[in-house]
Amino acid sequence: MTWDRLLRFGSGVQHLLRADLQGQRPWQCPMRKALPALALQRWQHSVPETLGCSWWLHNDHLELKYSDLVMRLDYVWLRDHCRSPSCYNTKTNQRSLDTAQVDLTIKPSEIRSDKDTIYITWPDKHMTKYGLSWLAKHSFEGQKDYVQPSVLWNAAIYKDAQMPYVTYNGLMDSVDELKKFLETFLLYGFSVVDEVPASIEATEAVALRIGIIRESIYGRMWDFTSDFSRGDTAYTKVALDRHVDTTYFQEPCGVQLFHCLRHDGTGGRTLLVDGFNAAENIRKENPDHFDVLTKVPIKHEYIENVADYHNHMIGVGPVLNIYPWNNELYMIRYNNYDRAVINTVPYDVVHQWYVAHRALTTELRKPENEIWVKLKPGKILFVDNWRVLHGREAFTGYRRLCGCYLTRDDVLNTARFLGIKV
Ligand SMILES: C[N+](C)(C)CCCC[C@H](N)C(=O)O
Ligand SMILES: O=C(O)CCC(=O)C(=O)O
Ligand SMILES: [Fe+2]
Repeated sequence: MTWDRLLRFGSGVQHLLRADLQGQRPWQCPMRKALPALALQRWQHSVPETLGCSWWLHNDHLELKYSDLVMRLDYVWLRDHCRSPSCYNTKTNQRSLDTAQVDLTIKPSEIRSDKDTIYITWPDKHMTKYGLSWLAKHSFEGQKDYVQPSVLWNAAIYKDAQMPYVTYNGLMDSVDELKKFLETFLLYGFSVVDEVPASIEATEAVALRIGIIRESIYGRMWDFTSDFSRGDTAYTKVALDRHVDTTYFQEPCGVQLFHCLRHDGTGGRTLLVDGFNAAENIRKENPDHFDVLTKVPIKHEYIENVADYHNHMIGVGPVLNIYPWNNELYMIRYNNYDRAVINTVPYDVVHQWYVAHRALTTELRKPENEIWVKLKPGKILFVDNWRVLHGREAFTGYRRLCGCYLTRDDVLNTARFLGIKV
């Protein structure tokens, strides 16, 4: 790239730089000819070098070295993220700049830096200032390797972990306990609140301490027995294999709470399996299967015509959902009961999908990946419905379960308010 040049002049604590111009761009650098040829192809350093940054002005981006990080920053990006008062409202944390007004071929006309800051002057003389550590934190290169911390578990890891459980009073009265609860929940994908009064009201109060209830076709707070009042096997006594709920919503519910208010009978234990642990094992052992499960869109469906309930819900998405920038797994959509007709891909892909789905199912069904717990009055189980699968053993007798779904955004909002990075 012939544009990969620099012209440097000045020295001392701050360096001033003007980019070399080849005439193809609508900006001018009148000093160009006066500058020494020596300065070409040099990194620009702030002084002293070890503390500050160095940069290289390429044709189409700024390459910036700071600490050990090499960032490549697009010029429109640099203009768009300007935090000056005319571009960004720091009271509302909203952009005021109209990005559509930025010339897509924009380039800095001047750059200088000191120990902590880089100053960019644009052709219209507007100046943008970035803290170098702000750039390091917000650039693609500074972000891409970050994944949400989590403890992927199987039965043995869970046993050793000695997860801290919080009590109802602790959670309701102490912000530290609330934080401890959320940290545990975010690390493991499930958590328990103990010593809760065995009522819907207390369950709701706990839910509201954590987030906002997601009302759905099942209501706000739900409370059910095996009376088949709804068109779903959850409302019976049969065993339910591991699954996540509401795969037939375009955005499956983020969090689910279970509180067993009463059970007079046998069986009915709850099964938990870490879907991310299983998926990561597939990624390690057979990346092709993992890839298929992240790519093939699968429909799930809920069709109900029972009594006055008439519902038809459809949600579409791959079984494994990953962020495209770092391949981090963020959601598993796995429910073999509610999976709809596969008609989104041709037969050969269908077959690859079945093979991959079998591998994942085999992993999810390994006894060493299962935790079995008995829900009891007083214990609320919180499950991350984007990560941890639940199931249930068949049961006899009267069993009453209450709970609700929570909107994921609002649980994360509570966590962020408490200083948890998520
Ligand atoms: C939890 N609650 C009883 C309200 C609903 C159960 C929904 C069950 C459905 N098969 C699914 O997996 O989404
Ligand atoms: O009955 C249970 O323990 C859970 C049933 C179930 O999977 C659900 O309600 O989502
Ligand atoms: Fe369920």
